[in-house]
Amino acid sequence: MTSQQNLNSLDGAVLFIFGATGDLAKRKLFPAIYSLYKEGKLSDKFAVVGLARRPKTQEQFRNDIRSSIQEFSRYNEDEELWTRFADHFEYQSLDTQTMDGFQELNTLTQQLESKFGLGGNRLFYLALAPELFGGVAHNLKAGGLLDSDGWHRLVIEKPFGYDLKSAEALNEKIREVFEEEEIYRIDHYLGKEMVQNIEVVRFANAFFEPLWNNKYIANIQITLSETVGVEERGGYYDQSGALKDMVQNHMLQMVAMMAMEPPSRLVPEDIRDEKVKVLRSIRPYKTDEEVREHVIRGQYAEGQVKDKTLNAYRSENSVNPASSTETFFAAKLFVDNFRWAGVPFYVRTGKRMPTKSTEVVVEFKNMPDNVYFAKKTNLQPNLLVFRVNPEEGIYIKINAKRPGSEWTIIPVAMDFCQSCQVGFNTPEAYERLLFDALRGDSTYFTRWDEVSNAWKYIDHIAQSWSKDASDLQMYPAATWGPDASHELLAKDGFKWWPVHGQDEDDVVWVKSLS
Ligand SMILES: NC(=O)C1=CN([C@@H]2O[C@H](COP(=O)(O)OP(=O)(O)OC[C@H]3O[C@@H](n4cnc5c(N)ncnc54)[C@H](OP(=O)(O)O)[C@@H]3O)[C@@H](O)[C@H]2O)C=CC1
Ligand SMILES: O=C1O[C@H](COP(=O)(O)O)[C@@H](O)[C@H](O)[C@H]1O
Repeated sequence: MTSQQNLNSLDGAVLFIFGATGDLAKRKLFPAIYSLYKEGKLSDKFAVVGLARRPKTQEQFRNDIRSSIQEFSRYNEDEELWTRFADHFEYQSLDTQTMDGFQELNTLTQQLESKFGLGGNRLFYLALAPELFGGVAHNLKAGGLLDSDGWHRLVIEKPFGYDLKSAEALNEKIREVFEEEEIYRIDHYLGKEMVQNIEVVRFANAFFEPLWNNKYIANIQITLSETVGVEERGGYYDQSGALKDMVQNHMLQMVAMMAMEPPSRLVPEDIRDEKVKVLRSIRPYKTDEEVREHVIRGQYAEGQVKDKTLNAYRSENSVNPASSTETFFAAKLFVDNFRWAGVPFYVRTGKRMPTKSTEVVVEFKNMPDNVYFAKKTNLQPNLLVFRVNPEEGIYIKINAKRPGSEWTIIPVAMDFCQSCQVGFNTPEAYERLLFDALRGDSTYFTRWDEVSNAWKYIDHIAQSWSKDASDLQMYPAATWGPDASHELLAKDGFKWWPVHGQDEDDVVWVKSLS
């Protein structure tokens, strides 16, 4: 049975969470499973097996899950629901590096399948360090876990390798066991409501799609700013940096969603085909000079928020005190195809910025300046803004006459604030993606050719950076990164548009689209 045959139906399955004692399982996966159960999307036909090395009794494991739900779920606790829910969970201590335990796991799985009336569908979620992925895949096969009648799917977390070569090696190892259509590579940004909404807004609106090209669009800007530093993940982050942690995956996926052609059908492979064409068309930087001209890297130094002092990156736990790892990245990139020729895409992401925000801004070209309005007033460009995070919504900035004045033109905003209307309690990205994986919908997971093409773009930058770090620029924590990031746009006559919550623009909030 293929994954696709099961699209949209949940036939019941066993979920295996490898890394069940880890941070991701605690903060995201268990609350996501709970939400799906609470909303009736899972019914009672499921079982979850948590796996990690440390020993735990079933009671301890269930208590841990309960604490995770109490702390991180978007739903309040419900005693009666919890009791039924908890009955679906089992824990087994197992080291993925050895075969010991995998046959025992198979026996436990068969017992659970019989207890819950499940037909052999198995979803293996690897919330583990990537170097363990290949070994798990092989041990699952050797342990007989792939011999059941139903479907088998492997969900893997990022990072998928640390460059193209390592990603290829990892992919080959996994492909020895799983078919490409059985592999679900998570990019949690693709599970976000407003990222999924990009294609709907683009392709379902007559007043956007005809303008969606280099004739009308001046530039596209994607900002993904975080207020946090590296927290407890200094060891991982110091090896990775913003380029590999955020740009290789989330940022390039958002570029692909903005730039892709309309898919011929709304099916996973057609959508992914269009995204991969974009990733393949991103112009590589051919020389070190080109990298320096188009890419800015920064690292946060000590900074101040009100009366609180924020540590410099180099003073964070598990970070090399002489580290040249970038915590800020900004770049100008081009998608070299017919639609986008000449349109710069500016992307930036950073830790320890003043605001947590993800926004995608489409800046339209100015009206011809021989029009008499433009002669009298300084017209602002039209903007279409996708607010991805934390507020969700769409915002359009247009020019209009100031009421009561003769020829004063002011920017006005039409704001559709989705989170104001449906609240912030919309499904989390992990809920959507877990549900999609269970029903065999791979649309919002990354296919191997997307991952490999993304690495090609990243590798050029990483290789150039590895030769010489003298372009790394420090910025005080809680600021918008090095000045060079502003100059990158200023050279082209543009500026970063403020994100929501940054200095309020001179926009008049005249109308809500709701
Ligand atoms: N945390 C996050 O917010 C995010 C995480 N990710 C990715 O998710 C994955 C997991 O991250 P995270 O939860 O933070 O990591 P943690 O370090 O918190 O957890 C790792 C888990 O792996 C288990 N583990 C380690 N070695 C073995 C082994 N040999 N056999 C069995 N289990 C093992 C650990 O349990 P034990 O020690 O008991 O064996 C633990 O449960 C990583 O790939 C990470 O990059 C991606 C995006 C966000
Ligand atoms: O994948 C990652 O994403 C988070 C940011 O995700 P968000 O949903 O909170 O915007 C980032 O903090 C982390 O470093 C990175 O690994």
